[in-house]
Amino acid sequence: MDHMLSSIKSFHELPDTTRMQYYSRDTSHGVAYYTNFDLYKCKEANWRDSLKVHLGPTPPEPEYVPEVCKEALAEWGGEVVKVGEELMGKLCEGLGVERERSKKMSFFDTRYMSGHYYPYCPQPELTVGLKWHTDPVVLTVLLLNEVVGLQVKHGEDWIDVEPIPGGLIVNIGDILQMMSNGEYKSVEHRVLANPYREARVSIPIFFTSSMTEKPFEPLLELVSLEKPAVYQKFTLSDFMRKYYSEELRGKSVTNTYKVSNI
Ligand SMILES: O=C(O)CCC(=O)C(=O)O
Ligand SMILES: [Fe+2]
Repeated sequence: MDHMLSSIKSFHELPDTTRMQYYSRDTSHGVAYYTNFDLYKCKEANWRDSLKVHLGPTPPEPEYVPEVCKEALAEWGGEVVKVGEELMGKLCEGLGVERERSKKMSFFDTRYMSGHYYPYCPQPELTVGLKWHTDPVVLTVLLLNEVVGLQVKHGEDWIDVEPIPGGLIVNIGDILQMMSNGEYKSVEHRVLANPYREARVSIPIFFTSSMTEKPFEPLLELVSLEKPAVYQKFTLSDFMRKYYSEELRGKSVTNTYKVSNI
């Protein structure tokens, strides 16, 4: 874990010219160094840079992965698959759904990493590290360094998430909220602009489906006369198109699939 955090930090502290070789506004495949995806639509820019690497099902071409984090990423990427599968199994169990269901339906077969770097912000009250959002995926496994900044929404309040050394944060994403017919709720969260001299590093690994055109709907085991489907059929490509065409905010995209909106 420490190796992964320090290697992502090292990437972001490389000279600008080296990092900029990876810069791309298209983060849909391979390796991309980027900042706000919604830069041209949002009111405030995130005080953050990020390195995105698509890890699977097709691994990235090794020559495109920055040398400083190649080894750590190969190691962590492998470990995190085991963590994700174990978690997904438990979450299925929690729903009373067969453990293998996520595999059979391929809604959990792809993953990508964002290696975020939140540098010191001299006027943190004027912007944010990362805006209020939910993750547009099934599940996120998040590794954090010791610098605080992540907050989750609880009712009307924002609660600080204290990093625990050796611990991981797990977020339920929007896709799991819809597949579970609303039994699991995706978590609304944000990151404050970093007021500390020490850079904040966070490394989410996002698990989702590679089946972008397959129609998904709440698992049939979870739909009954007493609890009809809360969400309509959706495809991941439609969901992602909506998600990325809006300014990042709360649960606005999930709500568009609610049956009551038909
Ligand atoms: O930096 C963090 O702690 C959270 C990052 C995050 O929420 C995201 O990348 O979706
Ligand atoms: Fe997030």
